[in-house]
Amino acid sequence: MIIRIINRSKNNLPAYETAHAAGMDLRADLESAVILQPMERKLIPTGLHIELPEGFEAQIRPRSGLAFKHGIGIVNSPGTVDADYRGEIKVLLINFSAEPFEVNTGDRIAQMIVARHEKVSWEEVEILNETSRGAGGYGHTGVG
Ligand SMILES: O=c1ccn([C@H]2C[C@H](O)[C@@H](COP(=O)(O)OP(=O)(O)OP(=O)(O)O)O2)c(=O)[nH]1
Ligand SMILES: [Mg+2]
Repeated sequence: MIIRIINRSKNNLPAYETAHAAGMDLRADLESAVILQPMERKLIPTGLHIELPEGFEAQIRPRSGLAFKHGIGIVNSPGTVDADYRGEIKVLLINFSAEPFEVNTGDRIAQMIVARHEKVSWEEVEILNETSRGAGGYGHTGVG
């Protein structure tokens, strides 16, 4: 599918890095380098604005390599970009490591997955259908 995008950054448009990648990497769009101290979080701009079709969302997810090598996560992961959002896409990075982490413009800081979603309406009732699980949850089936 084709999605309309405004790119106010100096980076190329997000792209799939391999043939069947689910996500496109998002790059930081910064005037100068940003340092994330241990346990610090910062909103990192991308310079991108998109026009998703109704019924679609974009999920902003962490990159595994940054998480593994540098302890970098996303506070609100997975972030949700609504189809009616026209503002700049930003990424709320957090440094879970014990070392400062530097983000430079052009760095690939997250990945974006465009996904279809349902839109539901409610049918309010008094009783729900029975299942063998019933109300069991939160480890009901054991943890081992
Ligand atoms: O990682 C993210 C998550 C969200 N957004 C933008 C797009 C999204 O449509 C909007 C609102 O996000 P969300 O609904 O998660 O936040 P909220 O706290 O509920 O804000 P709002 O009251 O504006 O819906 O912020 C981003 O740019 N990056
Ligand atoms: Mg919201």
